[in-house]
Amino acid sequence: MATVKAPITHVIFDMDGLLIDTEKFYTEVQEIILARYNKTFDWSLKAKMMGKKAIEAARVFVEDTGISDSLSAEDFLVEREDMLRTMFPTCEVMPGARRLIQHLHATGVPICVATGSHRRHFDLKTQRHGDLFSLMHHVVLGDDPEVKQGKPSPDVFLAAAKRFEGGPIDPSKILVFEDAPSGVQAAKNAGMSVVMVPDPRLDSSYHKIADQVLSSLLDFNPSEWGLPPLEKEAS
Ligand SMILES: O=P(O)(O)OC[C@H](O)CO
Ligand SMILES: [Mg+2]
Repeated sequence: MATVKAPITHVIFDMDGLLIDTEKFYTEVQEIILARYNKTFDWSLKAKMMGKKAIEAARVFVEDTGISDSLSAEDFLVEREDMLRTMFPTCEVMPGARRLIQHLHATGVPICVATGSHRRHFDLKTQRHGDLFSLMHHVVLGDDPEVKQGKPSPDVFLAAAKRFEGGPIDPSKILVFEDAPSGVQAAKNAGMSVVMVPDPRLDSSYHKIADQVLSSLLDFNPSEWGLPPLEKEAS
């Protein structure tokens, strides 16, 4: 029998870019705003922003691009909001997310979401996916009072570990799924194992600290982590 990487009992999912394809909307809006300043948005900046709380990502955006004298982080958030508000409800579930969530739920593995997104955005993004998110034991949002700092701080994952039945759960028994460098770092800072499912455009130097890197959730093999195996015929 193959060795188990870590004996996992609980699973925490990131949301944006991992369960739902919302990261492309942030990218699009940021490209539009930067074009006004004759600047281009690239993946090295994207890598620093993704996964963070809105205001923390906004500060990185205006400072790194050198536009902070013309546009404050707060005004940037106001400006992008009109576009995001119409985009978020159209988002799709990422490949393999539905199968994995349904499998873990059906086999009794406690699952939850830990996201940098605040409540208003969470509601817009999950509008059409209530069936899936209702399978989560709980959801911890970026504007939760217990989340003092966004990822890469471990706050959101530690709050998520506390809220499982019988919590706090030992971090070494928790597997986190993440797409963002800040999120992978946050999970490691919380003492958890982490599977990274990065966008292929993200520099591979960000893969190093993840325990496993997959190109899609479809490639995840629960048995490697001591979790109930997938049915072969499941799709
Ligand atoms: O990737 P998440 O779910 O932590 O979301 C964080 C931001 O809202 C988007 O990068
Ligand atoms: Mg994410």
